[in-house]
Amino acid sequence: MSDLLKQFRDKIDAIDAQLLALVNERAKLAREIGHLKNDGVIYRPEREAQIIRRMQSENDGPLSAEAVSYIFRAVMSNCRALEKELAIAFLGPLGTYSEEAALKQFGEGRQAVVCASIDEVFRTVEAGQADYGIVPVENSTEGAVGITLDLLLGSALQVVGEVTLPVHHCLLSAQQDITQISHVFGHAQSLSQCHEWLNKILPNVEREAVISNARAAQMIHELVASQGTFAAAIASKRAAELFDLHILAENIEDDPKNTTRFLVLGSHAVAPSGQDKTSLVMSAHNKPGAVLQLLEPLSRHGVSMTKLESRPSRQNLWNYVFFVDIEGHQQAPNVQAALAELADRSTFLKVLGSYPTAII
Ligand SMILES: O=C(O)C(=O)C[C@]1(C(=O)O)C=C[C@@H](O)C=C1
Repeated sequence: MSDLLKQFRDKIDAIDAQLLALVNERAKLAREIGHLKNDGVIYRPEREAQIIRRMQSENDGPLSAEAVSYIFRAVMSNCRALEKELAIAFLGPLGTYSEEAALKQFGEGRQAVVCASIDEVFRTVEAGQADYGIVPVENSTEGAVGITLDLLLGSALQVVGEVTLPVHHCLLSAQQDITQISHVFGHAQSLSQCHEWLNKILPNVEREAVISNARAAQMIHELVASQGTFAAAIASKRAAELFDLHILAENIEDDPKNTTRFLVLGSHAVAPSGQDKTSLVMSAHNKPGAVLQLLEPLSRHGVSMTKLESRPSRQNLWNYVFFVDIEGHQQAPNVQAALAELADRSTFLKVLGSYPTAII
């Protein structure tokens, strides 16, 4: 070993010893904080968001903002687990993008509660069988996830966070040769996010929608074990590892910026973090111009709208509800004033929750 290499490694060893002592000191403090939380609410998304934002803004590199976020999330996840190991429900099987979103938000220091459907994620958290749930709500290519919006309307759960996840699809198979593929399984949204690629590379291959991408990968794994298969799945790299499949192609999504937004569901309100969003659902009177008039207080109170999505109300034919995301926390005076006026003008208004805006 060269002298210089040894010198650098000795320095790294000394730094690691300091890091270890410091993270353990931090962990002890977090454990003490846990004892002070009389209300039993261990997870404080606003505080975690503040810490990551501060670390990112103080970061001089060479680590990227994303790396800093990853490291501090891992530290906090493990500190939090000393206070309580949270149970997090998400759409399974393991290897779904929902699981990736759960890992991004909560780190490894959590217990996974794998659910068979988005509906089950809601029910599991509502029944107290999980502390929090993660559900997809919209995709940059495919738009809203209708089932999530419909379930939010009727649920008493609150939105306590959002996670944005760049979604990069792979083509996975037990076969090594892409020309042998005769069938492709994937979630309906993923099949359509990759349809141009599929039209070009696998034009004559049959496509079949299944409940999730990870389920598609699991099916290939099961088919291989029972009878062998020339089928492939559209799923994540993580699913390839979990189900022991070859990656035949990467980044096959038609839009390289393809991103899915997930909501974190819980049963407690979240305090302001300084950079927050509020999600609401409401309905307007069924007359011309009603929606425009309904939303007017937002601009008057300087509240920006980041999303407006309409869904059939399911109560009366051609009646719609509107899902609206606005910037700011519901405790902020301008948001409070705007919400009070919206409540007066709408036939129905429900605040789904205020939460820290997603961090990369
Ligand atoms: O500040 C707290 O409330 C803590 O419990 C500490 C801590 C952390 O590790 O920094 C851990 C969990 C919470 O979600 C927020 C922050």
